[in-house]
Amino acid sequence: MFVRNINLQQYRNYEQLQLNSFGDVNLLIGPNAQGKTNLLEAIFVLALTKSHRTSKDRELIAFEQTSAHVSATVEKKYGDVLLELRLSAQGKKAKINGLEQRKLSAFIGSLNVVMFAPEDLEIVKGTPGIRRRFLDMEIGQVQPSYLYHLQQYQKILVQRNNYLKQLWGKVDTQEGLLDIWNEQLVEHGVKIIKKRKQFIIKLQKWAEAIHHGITNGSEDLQLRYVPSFGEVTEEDEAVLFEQFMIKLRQLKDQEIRRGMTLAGPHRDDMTFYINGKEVHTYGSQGQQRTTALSLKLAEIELIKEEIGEYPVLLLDDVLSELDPYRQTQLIETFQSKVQTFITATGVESLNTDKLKNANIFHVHSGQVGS
Ligand SMILES: Nc1ncnc2c1ncn2[C@@H]1O[C@H](COP(=O)(O)OP(=O)(O)OP(=O)(O)O)[C@@H](O)[C@H]1O
Repeated sequence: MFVRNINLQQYRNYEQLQLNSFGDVNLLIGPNAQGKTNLLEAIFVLALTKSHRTSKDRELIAFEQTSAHVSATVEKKYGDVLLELRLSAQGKKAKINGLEQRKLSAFIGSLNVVMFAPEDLEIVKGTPGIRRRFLDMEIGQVQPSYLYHLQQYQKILVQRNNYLKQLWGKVDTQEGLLDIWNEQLVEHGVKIIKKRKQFIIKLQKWAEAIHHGITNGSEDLQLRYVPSFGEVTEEDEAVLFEQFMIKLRQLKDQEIRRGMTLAGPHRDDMTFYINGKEVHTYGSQGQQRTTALSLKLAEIELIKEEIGEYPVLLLDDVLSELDPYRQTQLIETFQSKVQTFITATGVESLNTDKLKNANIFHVHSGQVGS
């Protein structure tokens, strides 16, 4: 996959930007707060219709403006596609080759990206919610049906929680209604759990091999899915359905008391182990960083495996943070097969030998020059 050009209008600090000359490796260089990350973010938003930094779309629209527009031509295995996204207070409108998409899920996945940013360390160090967001974004990119089940699940979850709150202190005269919510929740929940489980197994395969390479074989990285209702050993949907239902029945009284759903994908987690020890708790800062890097590199390979094409790689402020060995390792991974966009405040901290064929763009106050 190759982003040929990009056009931004009223996006963050870009009033108007048209860039046409991207190459395989693109360095976006400039002082702090000039718009380097904003440009990477715009490519990310075009892929996922959401930012990696905020869930509030209005932050993406330039100050004092009411809408933003991002478009790009993406070269894919089967031809070029023109992707357009318009953001406004009324919502998002997405077009592929000029045709408006009724559902955003039909648009997501037209462009695939892997973003690696300093915040990604939080996937290893941070809260379960960050890991769930990571899983949702990554699985959603390669499997649009995942997003459908996730949306349905979240809608039902809100309604079920409201119902649980109403039940507090009352004798439940409508036992059957909670059962209906349970069935609907579990129906979509099972699909999510199954896809998460499969994704983590595939990601593990790549991450383990990559991590081995980065650490000269001294570290064995393992990823483990931690569903909220216990071990998922089965992928059979009927078995998972039953397992989830039993858990909800067991938790019923507690859920009514607390007015919330206490088991399901919204409480899942994922853990990382290096040589059998949990990285979150026992890993050094360096091991946590390397784990995050291995995950991201694994994602590149996983997307290639799933869709038959490499995604576009977005490296936000991370290359200069890596030691020379890891920088080389990362550059060698993408060089000559993955189109890459790299932001940095200067070229001094970069392995310029390895990047000598890169296209350089200078970013200053929402303007880009080569
Ligand atoms: N909605 C918006 N409208 C206009 N300007 C915005 C908006 N959101 C952010 N900005 C501006 O964008 C700039 C930050 O851009 P960006 O995050 O891309 O910086 P950067 O060049 O990547 O810097 P650093 O090297 O510090 O990461 C800030 O000046 C900020 O005020």
